Amino acid sequence: MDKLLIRGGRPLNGEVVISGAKNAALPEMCATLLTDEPVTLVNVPRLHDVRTMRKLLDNMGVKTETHGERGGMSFHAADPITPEAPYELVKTMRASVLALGPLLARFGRARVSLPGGCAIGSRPVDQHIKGLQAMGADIVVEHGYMVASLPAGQTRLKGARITTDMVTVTGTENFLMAACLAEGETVLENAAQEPEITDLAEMLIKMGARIEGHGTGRIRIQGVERLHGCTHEVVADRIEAGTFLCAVAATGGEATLQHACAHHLDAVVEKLREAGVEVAAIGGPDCERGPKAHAIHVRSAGAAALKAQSFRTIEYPGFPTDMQAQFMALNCVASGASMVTETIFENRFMHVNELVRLGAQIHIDGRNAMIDGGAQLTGATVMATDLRASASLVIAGLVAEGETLVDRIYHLDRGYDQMEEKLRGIGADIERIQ
Ligand SMILES: CC(=O)N[C@H]1[C@@H](OP(=O)(O)OP(=O)(O)OC[C@H]2O[C@@H](n3ccc(=O)[nH]c3=O)[C@H](O)[C@@H]2O)O[C@H](CO)[C@@H](O)[C@@H]1O
Ligand SMILES: C=C(OP(=O)(O)O)C(=O)O
Repeated sequence: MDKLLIRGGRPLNGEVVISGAKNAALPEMCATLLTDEPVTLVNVPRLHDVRTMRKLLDNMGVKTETHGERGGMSFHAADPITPEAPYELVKTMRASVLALGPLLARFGRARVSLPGGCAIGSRPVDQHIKGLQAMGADIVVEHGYMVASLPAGQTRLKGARITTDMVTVTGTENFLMAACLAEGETVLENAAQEPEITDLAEMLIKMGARIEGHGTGRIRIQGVERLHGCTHEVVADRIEAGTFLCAVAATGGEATLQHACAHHLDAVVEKLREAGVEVAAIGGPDCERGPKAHAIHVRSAGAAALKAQSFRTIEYPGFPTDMQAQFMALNCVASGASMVTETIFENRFMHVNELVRLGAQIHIDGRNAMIDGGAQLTGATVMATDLRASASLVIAGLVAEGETLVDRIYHLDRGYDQMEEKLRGIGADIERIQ
């Protein structure tokens, strides 16, 4: 099993190219199921979840192909397609639930395994099921599978008003994709507003979908009879960018993150600035001109010069839960006390015990973690427990004196595109070992 060996204590300086977002690429790969015409995605990140999703689509009969330097991947979901997502391919990846909406919308039936258990919380899919039922689907859960079909004589889902009990990112994406081919209007109330949802909606519009209000809490979709192919560029990964911002902030140094959009990270950037990190957006306040036109410049005098920041995770545009662990690593070494509150997932403090093994001072009380900053971290062997927990251990290892060995980095490989190469490129002493 691969591990990362880090020799800490070096500042990070230079340039990093941020990849396409995992959480946009995965739903967009599923959206290719909505048409029998070829679809091309560019800027697809090279990571394990993308390979798993590709296998899942291949297994259904979609013809997939990679091409070009810039993460080009094409998909052709021509008939016959088997509308099924088996457990073996679904167990490691939550996003496989995103096959349900498109399969049901195009083929009128689907059999999708419930996603496997995950370290950060129970993560039920009740809202996905309830919303698709409101659109007229019959869905039963049997033998670990969601088995969905349309009532006899019905060939399309029906538009509906869907109000979810909580804001759900993949739930919103499933309804959005399903509604594109449904009969009539669908209104999604309490919709998620993440940039990845906006990016998916923009792709669907290129495919002929009629969508309004994406990026707000109410999305309206007028269903159409068929969608066509398109070429779409995956939006930059704001969580990868945020992870590098925290790494440079903690170690000290100066870096430019190419293809990153500061606006998508407003809540994190604000906290970094309050901590004393210099962060500047290059290329304008929005991403209208495409990822190439954007970059983020970061400069930090190192953790000792920074002030730890309290924050609460919340839905976009609030502070992302996917940045909680990485910012906590920074708070451990910055000066002063801070409190981190996790409101999205009930079990997303798994990194705490491992950070403590490196010398961090953290106390958990329910959904709050109290951190005494200014810790002098020292290297140790630590175990990654989930994707962002792994990233927080890498950041801590980059600061710690001596050697840190991060075990079980298959979690990291799920969602980061060549993280250690990118870190090495800006001066980190980090290597992958068996
Ligand atoms: C592939 C992808 O895009 N993953 C992201 C997505 O996950 P994901 O879409 O799975 O997360 P959700 O937004 O759905 O989850 C938010 C909360 O709602 C709960 N819930 C959700 C659906 C449901 O049917 N029932 C239910 O109870 C969840 O357990 C959680 O407590 O958004 C999360 C929150 O920003 C991010 O951490 C993940 O990186
Ligand atoms: C929790 C995450 O991903 P997933 O929903 O794919 O598990 C994440 O990206 O931090």
